[in-house]
Amino acid sequence: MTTAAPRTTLTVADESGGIPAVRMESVTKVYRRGRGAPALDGVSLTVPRGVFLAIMGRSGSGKSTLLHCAAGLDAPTRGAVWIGDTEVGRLRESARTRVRRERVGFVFQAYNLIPSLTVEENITLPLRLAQTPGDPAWLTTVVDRVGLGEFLSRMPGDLSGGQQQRVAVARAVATRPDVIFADEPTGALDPETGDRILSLLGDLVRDLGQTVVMVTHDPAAAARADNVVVMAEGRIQQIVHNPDTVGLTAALGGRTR
Ligand SMILES: Nc1ncnc2c1ncn2[C@@H]1O[C@H](COP(=O)(O)OP(=O)(O)OP(=O)(O)O)[C@@H](O)[C@H]1O
Repeated sequence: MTTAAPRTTLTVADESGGIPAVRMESVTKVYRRGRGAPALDGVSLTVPRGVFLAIMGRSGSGKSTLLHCAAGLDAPTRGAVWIGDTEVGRLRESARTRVRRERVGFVFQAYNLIPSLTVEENITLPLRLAQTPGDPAWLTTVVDRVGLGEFLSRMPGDLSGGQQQRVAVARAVATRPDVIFADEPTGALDPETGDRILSLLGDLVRDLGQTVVMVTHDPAAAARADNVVVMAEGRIQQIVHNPDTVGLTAALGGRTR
């Protein structure tokens, strides 16, 4: 495990030399002008394609705000965000919605599946919203990889939590997005089931070239990532490469929440 000196900029080496999956440039977010410190304070972050990045930090350190700004769910007060080659802040709301639908995947702690749709309909929902048939070969690969082949006609309510989260992961990658944002994806699962979800996210990155940015409080979950950004008071406090659980717990001063 190696750590870099405190700074607000993370640029993970991009061996492909291509356009990063996500780029944030000096992003500041102030929720209530003139009252209190900014939730994000001049954060610059470049996430190349094919990287599994975790974001940790105590409660209130700015993790969710970073995720929301990076995903185009929330607009920064200052600074710029690119998803692939598109600067999202320059888009009108309708175009920004389209970028989110087609080029960003989301996985949440609470799965957020639609109970009245089958597993297959849930997985392909982003394609229907984007009014595109998608790539059938890619969908077959994804369904196979998450191990859901036999569940496609089932309803989410008939599945275990781990199975539902696998559906959510498949839905997040259905459009072959530039980046998948995962917010505490194992928070509602027992450790063993959570571990399988983390393995799945790792496989998507290593075998299928996807990019994952995951917020977590769990050092063991973050240790599955290639790099960990540790947030404190709206800034990147530390960057940990090749993380391990013990080192991450120490980096957080023994407090992970
Ligand atoms: N919608 C909002 N309106 C006002 N302040 C907000 C809002 N969302 C977050 N904040 C504030 O911004 C700061 C960062 O919050 P954020 O939710 O990004 O932290 P976090 O690290 O994700 O916390 P947690 O681990 O508890 O989810 C906090 O001080 C929080 O109170």
